[in-house]
Amino acid sequence: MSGAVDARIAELVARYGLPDESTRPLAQLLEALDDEHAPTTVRAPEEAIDVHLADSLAGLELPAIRDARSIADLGAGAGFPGLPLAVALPKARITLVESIARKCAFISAAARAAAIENAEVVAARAEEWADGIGRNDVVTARALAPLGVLAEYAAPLLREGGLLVAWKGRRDDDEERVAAAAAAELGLEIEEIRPVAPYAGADHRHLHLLRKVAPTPARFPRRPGMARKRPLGARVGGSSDRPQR
Ligand SMILES: C[S@@+](CC[C@H](N)C(=O)[O-])C[C@H]1O[C@@H](n2cnc3c(N)ncnc32)[C@H](O)[C@@H]1O
Repeated sequence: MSGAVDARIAELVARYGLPDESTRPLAQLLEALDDEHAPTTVRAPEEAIDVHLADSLAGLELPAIRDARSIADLGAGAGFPGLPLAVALPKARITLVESIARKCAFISAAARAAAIENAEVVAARAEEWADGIGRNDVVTARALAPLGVLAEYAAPLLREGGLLVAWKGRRDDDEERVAAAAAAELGLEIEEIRPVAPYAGADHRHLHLLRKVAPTPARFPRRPGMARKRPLGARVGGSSDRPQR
């Protein structure tokens, strides 16, 4: 790991007031990503430190994430934002839900390499994870789906009072309008759309916070794939949820 990357990890540890012991597992996550088989296009530590680690740790700006005891990260891919949050929040249990088995194997191996003990991987679609229903304080998702679809994945999995936190890019009126309509059907309410600046150049990053304010109707989750095929809230707007670079 280069000195610049080490310095950047130290900056993040200081910025979020993490214990010194979190430095090593964060570096080990970057080492795990620096492999041609890692299921992400951003592998070089000099880039991944921002695009994956800093962006994931932006969630720590939210008291609801800092205080959560159970977090489900849907569509975790190579493990983001779930694995860095597991390092930062040792008292929380993080479940990374990912539908592709090869990616689940990568997440498990990366968690082992970084000696992360409070994360588990569920190889399933979010809509099929029956054990997670009503059990999570927070659901996170980055680069998974339009906001309305995320709301439908997350609502059944949240406890009442729980929070969906969606990492999104530039704001999109259509997407937000559809999401608001979907949320109303699901027992969710849009609480806040918070601009964040996890690293220089991440100019349009927003965290969308949707609170579960009422029980989700029993007809959810719908069959796998339906949330995308027949989205709630009528028209689906554009999605600007890609990790920023
Ligand atoms: C673009 S990747 C984003 C990965 C990661 N969250 C990130 O930001 O780096 C989206 C991931 O979601 C997974 N996925 C798609 N639909 C899913 C679903 N319904 N349930 C669980 N995982 C899903 C895909 O296999 C893929 O790994």
